[in-house]
Amino acid sequence: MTAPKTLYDKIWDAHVAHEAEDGTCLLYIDRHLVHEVTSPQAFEGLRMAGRPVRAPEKTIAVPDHNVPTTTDREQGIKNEESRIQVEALDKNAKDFGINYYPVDDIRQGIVHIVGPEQGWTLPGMTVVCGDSHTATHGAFGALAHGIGTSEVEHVLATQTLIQKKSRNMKVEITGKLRPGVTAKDITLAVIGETGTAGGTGYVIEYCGEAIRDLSMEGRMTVCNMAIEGGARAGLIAPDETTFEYVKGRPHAPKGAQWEAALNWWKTLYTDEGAEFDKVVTIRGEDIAPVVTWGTSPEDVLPITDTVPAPEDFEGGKVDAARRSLEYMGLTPGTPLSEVPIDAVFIGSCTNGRIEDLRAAAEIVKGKKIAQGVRGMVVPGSGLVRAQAEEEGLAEIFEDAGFEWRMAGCSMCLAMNPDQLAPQERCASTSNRNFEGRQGFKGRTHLMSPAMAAAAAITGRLTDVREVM
Ligand SMILES: CC(C)[C@H](C(=O)O)[C@@H](O)C(=O)O
Ligand code: SF4
Repeated sequence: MTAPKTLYDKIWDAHVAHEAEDGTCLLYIDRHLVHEVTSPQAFEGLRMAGRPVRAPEKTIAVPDHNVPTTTDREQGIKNEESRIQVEALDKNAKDFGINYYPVDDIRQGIVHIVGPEQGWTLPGMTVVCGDSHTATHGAFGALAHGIGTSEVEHVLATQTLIQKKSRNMKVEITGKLRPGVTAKDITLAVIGETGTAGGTGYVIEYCGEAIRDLSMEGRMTVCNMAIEGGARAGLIAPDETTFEYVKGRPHAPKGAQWEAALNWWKTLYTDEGAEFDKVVTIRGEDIAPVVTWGTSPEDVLPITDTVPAPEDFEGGKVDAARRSLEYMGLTPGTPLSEVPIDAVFIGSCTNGRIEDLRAAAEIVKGKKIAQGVRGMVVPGSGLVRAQAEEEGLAEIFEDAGFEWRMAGCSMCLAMNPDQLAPQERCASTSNRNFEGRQGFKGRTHLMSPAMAAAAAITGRLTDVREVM
């Protein structure tokens, strides 16, 4: 009898092309996603060596970080560096014959939204991209993680990656979630519990009833932030929810190939008795709607709490908290729900999918953004945008006073014109609240789409249950 394996073990074993004595492996890569920021030097390396892309049919490129989200996608570009990156991707995609969604294609969007949407991301695959939030694709039961630019070149040239295996970690969310609690609250609560280094050296498998109950989009939100918890990747075993989502997508297998794929996908779960090196268990009913108060994703608290004091922490965290609070302009003891905001950003690869926009629109419907607050809704892809328009969500947002934008990374990070002004405070559905992340000296509070929508209406951080 073979030893019981985890889901991660199974996908890993299925992709090892060669194993060296010290355990270093050459892994076969099924999908290589590419964006404009981390790929120019990689393509340049190939060009200089006179090498082609080894598997152009498995390589998918889309510009997302630098592209303006106003309708003027050409003139609005932030600076020369941004323009060069986008133009380089255009040229490289053509020269090397890879799959490409240029900025004027309705399928363009954030790479981690486009991959699943187009059916490139499938269970059991290895998926890489020169981008840390590649973890998102783990929601399908794919081993998906970010790589550096030299690795991008290696994968382009060989369709393989040199890797050492990580350890297995299990994060179980048991039972049901309470009203107002979403996938974003789960993933933030997990990081609150484990810290941003808790997953270092591990691949996390998320499981438990609360995870099973999530839609594919919710599962993507959870896995998206595995990297913020320090993990190499996050995974969720595929099930009927996964298969139903994948079926019929443009690049999903069809006919007999679909049946064959399905047979394999159904074997992708952690065997009974398989051992994890680390286990974290959280009760779903203990998770509240949360917001971040500091400049690290682990600085997270239920919205019903107050701003903490540095003395509430231990060791090195005391100084970090002091610095965070100063940067964020927050006074300890202030109820979080009394912190006024200036801006709201709904979008990103964490929460820029159609269900996220539906959840936000549900709260916003028939109401107006608070005076003095500016709000922006940025769909994760052109197709999400079209769907939202068809469903009347765009109208709800616009009637409320939100700007309705084109697809891209937008204000998730300050690489394009969508930015915070210094000291501006933003309720954001993105995944990083680092200093200056959304603009020089800008202040970011991470939360779910429903919570961000609620904040837009009241003009302060708000418990979504107040407005539900
Ligand atoms: C620009 C890119 C390399 C970066 C990443 O790796 O994640 C970005 O997407 C981010 O979210 O910070
Ligand atoms: S949306 Fe944000 S987190 Fe996602 S890829 Fe773009 S910049 Fe990175």
